[in-house]
Amino acid sequence: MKRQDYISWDEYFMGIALLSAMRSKDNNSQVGACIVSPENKILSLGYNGMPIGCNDDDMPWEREGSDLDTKYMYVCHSELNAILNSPNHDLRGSRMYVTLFPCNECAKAIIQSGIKELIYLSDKYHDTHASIASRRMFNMTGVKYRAYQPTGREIKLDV
Ligand SMILES: Nc1ccn([C@H]2C[C@H](O)[C@@H](COP(=O)(O)O)O2)c(=O)n1
Ligand SMILES: [Zn+2]
Repeated sequence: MKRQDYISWDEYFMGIALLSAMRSKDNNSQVGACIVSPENKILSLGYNGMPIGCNDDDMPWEREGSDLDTKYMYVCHSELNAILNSPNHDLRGSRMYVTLFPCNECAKAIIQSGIKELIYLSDKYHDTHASIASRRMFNMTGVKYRAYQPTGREIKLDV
């Protein structure tokens, strides 16, 4: 008889998104994204970080202050990184696992790249204009979105 307690596709891909998030240097929100084909093959991964060539140690990571001195002007979101990290893949019909619900800018990139389903973990910015605009665009364009249903399973990396 086959093993019964194997992890589901959702656990697998959200787990990989969470692991990707651990690469982030952001001290407040570490976000990871994993794009998957309809055949459950991983097409791309991303996490929030500074653009290639911008030295993490020289960039601001602050949330507040004058615009130019905050991370918001510079950091590339995990969803956009995942999309851009996969220039040779056709993302049409794929789904994205992301550890934080996308902002409006990432929502535009998700829609334009043809991703059809979004599975998210945290929705901590649910009431912000960015999230409201994302939902508005997803609803209009038929991009499905659903919250990840935690299984309570603990997955430990002890290496
Ligand atoms: N869906 C999202 C939303 C945000 N991010 C990034 C951008 C920042 O690095 C961080 C948010 O920082 P906070 O305002 O929570 O201090 O997360 C992303 O990658 N994807
Ligand atoms: Zn974003």
